[in-house]
Amino acid sequence: MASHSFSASPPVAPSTSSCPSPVHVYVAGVGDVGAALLRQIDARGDAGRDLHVIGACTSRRAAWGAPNRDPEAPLAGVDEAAPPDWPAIVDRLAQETPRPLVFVDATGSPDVADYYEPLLRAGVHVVTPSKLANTRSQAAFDRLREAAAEAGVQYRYETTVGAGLPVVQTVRNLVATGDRVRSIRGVVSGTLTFLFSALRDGSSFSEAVRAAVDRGYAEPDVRDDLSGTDVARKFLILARTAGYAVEPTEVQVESLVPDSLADAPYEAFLDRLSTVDPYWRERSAAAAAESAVLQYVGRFSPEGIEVGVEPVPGDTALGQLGAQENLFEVTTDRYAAVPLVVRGPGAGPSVTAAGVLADVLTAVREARPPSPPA
Ligand SMILES: NC(=O)C1=CN([C@@H]2O[C@H](COP(=O)(O)OP(=O)(O)OC[C@H]3O[C@@H](n4cnc5c(N)ncnc54)[C@H](OP(=O)(O)O)[C@@H]3O)[C@@H](O)[C@H]2O)C=CC1
Ligand SMILES: N[C@@H](CC=O)C(=O)O
Repeated sequence: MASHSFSASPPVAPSTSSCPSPVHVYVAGVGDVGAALLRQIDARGDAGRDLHVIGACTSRRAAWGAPNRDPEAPLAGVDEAAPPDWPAIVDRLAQETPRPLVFVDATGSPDVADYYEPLLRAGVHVVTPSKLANTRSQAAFDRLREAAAEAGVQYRYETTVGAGLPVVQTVRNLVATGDRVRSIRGVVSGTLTFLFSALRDGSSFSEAVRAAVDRGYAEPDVRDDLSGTDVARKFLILARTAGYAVEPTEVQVESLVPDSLADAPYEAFLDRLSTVDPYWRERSAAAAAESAVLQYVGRFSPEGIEVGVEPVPGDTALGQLGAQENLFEVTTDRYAAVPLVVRGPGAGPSVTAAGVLADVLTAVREARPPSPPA
């Protein structure tokens, strides 16, 4: 038998080396995901020299220049630290910054999402984990994709669904190769899977919500997770990526936010959430008595999108999800008898940042020349 020797050297990180000049990257939002992204770019070491972070901001500080290498304080001590002046930032990126340039939006802010189209039209790649720009009207979604195609740049949003899991690209590949998505079923909120799993383990609803926030699984406002909005947005993005035209108003959503707290200020909302602890303890116990577990399940078919809480049998794949796991089952013309399944952790700063970084590298590798005018 031939013998093989294995090298102990670390794997070489894929680089954008086909590209002669360094890739400039602007990171908007240095919260859970943005900070993890900066750490991962830094950790690429020599392989990472092809990525040059030229600026970053939070809602209170904006800075040009390479961020501080201290991962805990990436914006500390850099020049021009001041709240972001978005029109000025976008002008500078659109008109003065050398290409290739990737704008990463890790803010979750609707104001920042408004700038994707002008940035794309100015020849800037846009990579985003934020679902906001993709879940406005169908026409707005189409415009972003057209802007990217016309400018010959990439608009990549893999991490809007399933964080670092390959879900959006899988759906894109199915469509690009002539398959037709017939339906998608899934548990697609890391926060809600974690929440129901914690309830089964004896936590109260309100404690589990705080733990999901502390672990960085939740949206910047956790009510977006609890209201089902985050799951509805993910299904809207998947349906649109699969080629279906769907408006947000067409999605049927069940909310876990008590009506009495819907309009409460954020901290008051978190403080008073314990009022629903008994309700969720009983609902979880009732499911367990039927050998089932609660999951927040979404379903897409050409007839529509519905998302809500369901008791699912505990001995099924959906019933066995725990921690911050997601599971997507995609049924297509080719995957008809048995669906294509993607499963794994679907939330959290490090897996999300890794997906964003992969999108940055792919954006530059796959950039195409602009399409000729019609
Ligand atoms: N966490 C996760 O597991 C996942 C998150 N995502 C998405 O990633 C995005 C970021 O999430 P996450 O990192 O958890 O959120 P955080 O709340 O931890 O961070 C948000 C960051 O954006 C900054 N910010 C907010 N508004 C603005 C603005 N108008 N201009 C500049 N900066 C702004 C905040 O600054 P400040 O602190 O000053 O307010 C903060 O630095 C969201 O869109 C989320 O949906 C996607 C997949 C998974
Ligand atoms: N808040 C989301 C994060 C990813 O989109 C979740 O919990 O799944």
